[in-house]
Amino acid sequence: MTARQLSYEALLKTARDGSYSNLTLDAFLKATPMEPRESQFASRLFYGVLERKLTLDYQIQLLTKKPVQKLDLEVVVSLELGIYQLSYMNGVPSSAAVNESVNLIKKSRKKSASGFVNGVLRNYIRGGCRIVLPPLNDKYRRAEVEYSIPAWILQYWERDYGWETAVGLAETCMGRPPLNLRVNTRKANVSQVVEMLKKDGVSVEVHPLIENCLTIEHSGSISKLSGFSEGLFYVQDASSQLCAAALGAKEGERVFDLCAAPGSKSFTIAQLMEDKGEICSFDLYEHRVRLIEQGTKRLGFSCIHAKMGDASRFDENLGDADRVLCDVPCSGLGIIRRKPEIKYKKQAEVDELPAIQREILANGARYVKKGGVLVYSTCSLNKDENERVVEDFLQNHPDFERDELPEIFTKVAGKTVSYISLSPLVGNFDGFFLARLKRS
Ligand SMILES: C[S@@+](CC[C@H](N)C(=O)[O-])C[C@H]1O[C@@H](n2cnc3c(N)ncnc32)[C@H](O)[C@@H]1O
Repeated sequence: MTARQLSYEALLKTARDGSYSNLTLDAFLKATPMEPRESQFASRLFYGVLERKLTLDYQIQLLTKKPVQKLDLEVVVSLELGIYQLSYMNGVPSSAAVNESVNLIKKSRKKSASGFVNGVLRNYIRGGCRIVLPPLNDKYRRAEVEYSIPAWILQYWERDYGWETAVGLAETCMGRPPLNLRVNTRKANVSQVVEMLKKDGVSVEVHPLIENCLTIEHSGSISKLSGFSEGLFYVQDASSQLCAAALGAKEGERVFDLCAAPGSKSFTIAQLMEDKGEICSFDLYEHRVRLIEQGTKRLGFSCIHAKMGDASRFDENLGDADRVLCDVPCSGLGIIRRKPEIKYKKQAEVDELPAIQREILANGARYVKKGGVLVYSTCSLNKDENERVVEDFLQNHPDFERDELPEIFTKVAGKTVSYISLSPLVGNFDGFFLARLKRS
């Protein structure tokens, strides 16, 4: 399979199955032996097309009579790949961009459309391969095409943070984000892991604020790096590491992580507790509970107990906990740069989330001991899923109050806070919301 075929097949799969882009691409790369240069090219094409889908489809629309939504998926993806290479990849000759897209369609069940694909791409070249944007008088439609992000997301961000920030956030959704690892201090220290990664040819930096957090540059499969299978580190973005720190769990305590899979926050909490005490890590889905178990085994923690459980329903058999984390299911609007497909979710799907988020927070609160801590978090920058959920909760639960986040947050926010929105615009964090509450 060539790099272009790989990105074409992976894009078709992501569109058809609604599967996560990172997992889909990783599975294709693992199954296809390729030179590193080729896999980098495949990955650039795959993410580039996914990130710029609305921009690319607008160009296609200007060149075809039929609405893009009515064209066959294979035709759309081969055109998107062609236009992306012609407009955004300087080193690719125009003839290669066109011919390879035509070849992709010739090998598909839509081979009769190869003349059409050839014609559209040749017309695009004749037009100078210019990315055309809608007129300035419609700022939402223009920004939607310019940043390839649906207008409703821009409108939510504008409502919550203002237009300038909304556009700034849209810009951060493009390009590959930093990749963070967490050193498993139960098995290794930072310098050992740094040395090991450098020997594997990975460029690595120690995070300026967060202990045991590394930032690496690596486009291959992480699971193939030395030290991974021995559990010396795991992938966890910096915001997620801060979320674990927000709970402030101590040795010997009892912690509930109610929406825990695949488990990275439980793993970091376990380290912060020196693997002493008890972490009950729940998830609604059995196959996801397995992921927590696999990670726990690889990393060698004994204090984590993974179980199936519904965070929105009270289970009196569980008893209570010193600290409860509700890392609720959310829209993911803060991590579009990691998973570009998130921005093509339906608005109605996102609007349904606050109801379940409220239920989980209210139920999670019931497990918190008097004087105990409750942390609510999302990887979204949509106040309907964040501040408004927590404020409503506090109004209905007079026995809970805001509680100061640990000291590291004072460094991040520049002042003491009990809520924080982390953003790619400040400190290059993934978009994340955290609130720390205390039962009085
Ligand atoms: C944001 S993810 C959690 C990420 C995780 N805390 C971590 O750091 O790896 C949300 C998780 O909630 C789970 N989930 C969704 N609804 C749930 C429910 N009602 N009860 C428990 N888990 C739920 C999903 O399966 C998903 O694994």
